[in-house]
Amino acid sequence: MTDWVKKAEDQEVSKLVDKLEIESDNGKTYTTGLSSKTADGNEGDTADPAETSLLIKILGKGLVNTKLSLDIQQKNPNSPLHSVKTFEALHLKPELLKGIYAMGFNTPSKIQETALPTLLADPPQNMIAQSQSGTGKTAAFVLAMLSRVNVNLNHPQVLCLSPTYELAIQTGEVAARMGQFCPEIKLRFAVRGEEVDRNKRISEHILIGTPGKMLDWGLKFRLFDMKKITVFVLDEADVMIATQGHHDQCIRIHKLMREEESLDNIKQYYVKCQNEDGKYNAIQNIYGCISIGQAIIFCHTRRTAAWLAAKMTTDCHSVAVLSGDLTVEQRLAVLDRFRSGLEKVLITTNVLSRGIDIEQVTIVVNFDLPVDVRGNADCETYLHRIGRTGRFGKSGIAINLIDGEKSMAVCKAIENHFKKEIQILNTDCADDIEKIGT
Ligand SMILES: Nc1ncnc2c1ncn2[C@@H]1O[C@H](COP(=O)(O)OP(=O)(O)OP(=O)(O)O)[C@@H](O)[C@H]1O
Repeated sequence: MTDWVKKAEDQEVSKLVDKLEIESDNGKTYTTGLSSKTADGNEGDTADPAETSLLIKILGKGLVNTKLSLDIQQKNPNSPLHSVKTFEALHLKPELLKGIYAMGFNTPSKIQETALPTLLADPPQNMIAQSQSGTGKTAAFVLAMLSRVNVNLNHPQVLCLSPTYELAIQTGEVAARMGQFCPEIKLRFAVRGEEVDRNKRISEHILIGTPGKMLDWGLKFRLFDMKKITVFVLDEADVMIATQGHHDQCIRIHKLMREEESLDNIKQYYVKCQNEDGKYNAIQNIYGCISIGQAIIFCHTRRTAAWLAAKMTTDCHSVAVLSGDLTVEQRLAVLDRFRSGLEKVLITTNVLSRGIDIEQVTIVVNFDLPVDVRGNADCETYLHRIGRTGRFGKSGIAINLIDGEKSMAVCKAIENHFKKEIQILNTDCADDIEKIGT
C-alpha cells in the first residue's frame, strides 16, 4: 500500500470517528470536546477529536480495514473473505460455535478474524470497523452481541441501532439463527409496529431496532434503563450519521448510555500554594516521591506546560511534554517514550485528557484546575483528566494545586459536583506526600 493511500484512509477513518463523536477508552464511549487551537499557547489547549482518534487508532492498532482488497476469492490471501484462523481459535462459546456451523460457516472471514478478538476483549474495547459489503460484518458484531449477554440479568444489555426497519429485522434474524443453541438469550425488536406493555419493564437481553423507537422505549416511556446497556452497536454507521434525524437520535442515545468514570479508586487531594512558585515547589516534592509508577501534570495552557517543562528540566528532572502544538507523529513519539518509562513525568494540557491510556500512571496533578471559557469548574474534563489514573480497578491519586480564592472555589465546585471529598494536603510535610506517593 502506498503512503498516500494509507494517509487518505486514515483521514477517512478519522473523519468518521470525528462525526460519530466517539472515542475509544476501554469499553466506554465518550463524546469529544471541541477544538480551540490557538497559535500562541496562551489560551486553553484542547483536544482535536480527529487527531485524538488517529492517535488512539495508531496506538491501539485495533482498527479494522480491509477496504483495499477487491478480490473476493476465499483462497486468495489478499481477499477480505480469506482467513488463516478458525472459529475455535476465536474462543467463542461452544453453543455459539454450534450455531455458526449450523449456519454453514466454516472459517471466519478477514473482518471476523480481525474484529472478533477486539470485540470480545476484556476489558471491553470500542471499535469502528469497515469492510466491503457482504464480507461478514453483521455476523461479526452479532457474535459479539451474543457473547456478551449475561443471561442471569433480566434487562436489556445490548442495543443495536439500524437505519431501517428491514435491516433491523435482518440483523435480528441473524442473531436468532446464530443464537439458536442459546435459548436463554432473549431478543426483542424495537421497530415500528412493535408494542410493549407500558406498565412493564422490558426484560429481553438484546434490543435491535431503529433510533426513534429506541428513544421512545428508553427515554420517553422508560421501559428499560439506558445506563445498563453494556454493548452498543451502530450498524451502517456512515448512513446513520449522514441521515438527518437519525444522526441526532443516535448521538442522544449514545449520550444517555454514557457512564461516568468512577472516582471510587482515586484519592483526591488539594494543596494550597501561595503562587506559581509555590505550585512549582509542590511539584518538586511530588516528583521526589514518585517511586512507583508515573505522573501526568495537566496545565491549562501550552505556555504554562512549556514553562513548567523548561523549569523542571533546568532542575535536572527528566520530563516529557505534550501539547497541541506538536504534530501527531511527535505526540506519538512522546507517548511512546513515556509509556516505555523513559520519563517519569509527562506535562501536558487538555489535549491528553481523554481516551489515551497509560496503565502505569498512578498520580495525576492538576497544576491548573480545568475551567471553561467563563472560568467555571469544568467537571467533565476534571473527570477525564484524573481518570488517566486508577484504571482497571487500580488505585490512583489526584493532586490539585490551588493558588488563590478563585481556584479554591473551582476545587469546591468540583468536590460538590462529584460529592466526593477532596482532602487537604500539606506540601511542606514531605511525609504526607511520601505516604500517598508510594
Ligand atoms: N464466516 C463465514 N462463512 C461463510 N459465510 C459467511 C461467513 N460470515 C458471513 N457469511 C455469510 O455471508 C453473507 C454476508 O455476511 P454479512 O451479512 O455478515 O456481511 P456484511 O459485511 O454485514 O454485509 P453488508 O455490508 O452488506 O451489510 C451472509 O449471507 C452471511 O450468512
